[in-house]
Amino acid sequence: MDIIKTKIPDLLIIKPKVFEDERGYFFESYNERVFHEKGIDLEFVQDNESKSGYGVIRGLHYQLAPYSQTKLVRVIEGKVFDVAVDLRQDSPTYGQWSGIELSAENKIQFLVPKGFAHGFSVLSKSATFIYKCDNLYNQEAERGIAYNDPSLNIDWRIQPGKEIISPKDRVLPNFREAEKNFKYSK
Ligand SMILES: Cc1cn([C@H]2C[C@H](O)[C@@H](COP(=O)(O)OP(=O)(O)O[C@H]3O[C@H](C)C(=O)[C@H](O)[C@H]3O)O2)c(=O)[nH]c1=O
Repeated sequence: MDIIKTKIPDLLIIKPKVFEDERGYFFESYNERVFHEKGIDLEFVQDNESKSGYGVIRGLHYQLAPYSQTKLVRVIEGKVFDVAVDLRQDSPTYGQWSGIELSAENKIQFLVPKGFAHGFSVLSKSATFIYKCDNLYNQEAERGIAYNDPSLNIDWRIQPGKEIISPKDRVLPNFREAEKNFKYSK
């Protein structure tokens, strides 16, 4: 497993070791000991899965402390553009975002720590997105930031007019309006 740092501290790209043979492929999508050996100690308590069609943008979402979640995300069908926004007010990259293409083909994972807003756009005809969380879902603690916040200026790589956004996500506040929420448990 290779870990690649991004410009944002603690936001990591993980490339698993894939074993291919005439039958197909095998890889460990998560191994507690291997993560520990790389200095990453997490206790995942919930796995999620969502499937979406082309143009869907889910996010940007986060949960308030003490319910904030670290997410280990990946794609098992199709391709997405995955984005994490740094909400950690003591971070040198506060307010910055980083994005990466995750696909069933590249098998890349994104480790999105507590203190980040997270979202993704679906670039393929459909995409199945799965992820591990180290804190349980807490609806009352759910918050979000507008996917199209001009201060973030995220290019979701979707043909203009083809974006599919949930009613809940359509009314999310911009980063500056949401700022008062940004407390996270380390
Ligand atoms: C997240 C979640 C949702 N739900 C229920 C609540 C709704 O009735 C339904 C759909 O939820 P929602 O529209 O919030 O799903 P997404 O838009 O995919 O939300 C996710 O979007 C971005 C990408 C994230 O990073 C978060 O994990 C999560 O917020 O599932 C649950 O029962 N448990 C859960 O953990």
